[in-house]
Amino acid sequence: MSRLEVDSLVALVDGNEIVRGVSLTMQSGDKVLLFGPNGAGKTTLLSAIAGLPRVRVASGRVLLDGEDVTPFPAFERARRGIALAYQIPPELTGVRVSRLASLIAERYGTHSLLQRLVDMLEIRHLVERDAFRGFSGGERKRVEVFLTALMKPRFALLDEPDSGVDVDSVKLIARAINFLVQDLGAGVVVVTHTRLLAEYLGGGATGYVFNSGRIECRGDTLEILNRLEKRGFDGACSE
Ligand SMILES: Nc1ncnc2c1ncn2[C@@H]1O[C@H](COP(=O)(O)OP(=O)(O)OP(=O)(O)O)[C@@H](O)[C@H]1O
Repeated sequence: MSRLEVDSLVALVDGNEIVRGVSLTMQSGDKVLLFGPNGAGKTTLLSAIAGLPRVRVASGRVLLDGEDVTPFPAFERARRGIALAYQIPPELTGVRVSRLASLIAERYGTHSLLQRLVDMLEIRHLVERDAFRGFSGGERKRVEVFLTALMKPRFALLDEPDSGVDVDSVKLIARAINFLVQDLGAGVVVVTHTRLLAEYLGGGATGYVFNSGRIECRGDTLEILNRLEKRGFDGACSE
């Protein structure tokens, strides 16, 4: 059983305080859904947890199984099991998806998962293409979730894996996320703006409302979504 603790995290981008004191704790098998308005700082929070260099942690810590990983760069955190799937993955000309997948499978010892994930996400037709080059929005997301799952992370941070994705593909992505949690024992943090993915991810997920750099409340995901849809973000946390 692994544990990820975010302790009073304050994070800056270009000197601007975007994440303003966030604490959350989760374990293997936990599903956390993060809801928040555009510009709230969700991507910045995930980037700070993953250790991306564009975000500077001003105070607070990220602990993985009790070890303070805040001083470690992103690749070191990834090696230890914190994987981030980008909101908009970069195009890699000349690098095929299959090549990236082999490198990841080699490093993380996950060759046995490769074909299963390709089938699960229905991306057979994409693996011999340059990674993300000319991919549609939905194809991008499926391949990004594929590469993230192939790292067999202890904690996967998924930034809007359903954005711009058609309903059938949301189902495939949800299936892969549920596989990550149930079969691989990962904890997942999923940023989303929509109900469909939350429903496919099923019960047992905890919803967080994140606004202006802070967690405002948490609770049963579907109850939070009901309040959000009725009252918007300003009323989502009042009873
Ligand atoms: N270099 C920068 N200088 C100033 N502000 C920045 C900089 N980079 C990002 N921001 C701001 O930080 C805020 C948080 O951005 P972030 O991408 O984390 O939000 P988000 O909650 O993920 O939004 P969305 O739902 O639209 O993806 C935004 O208001 C953004 O404009």
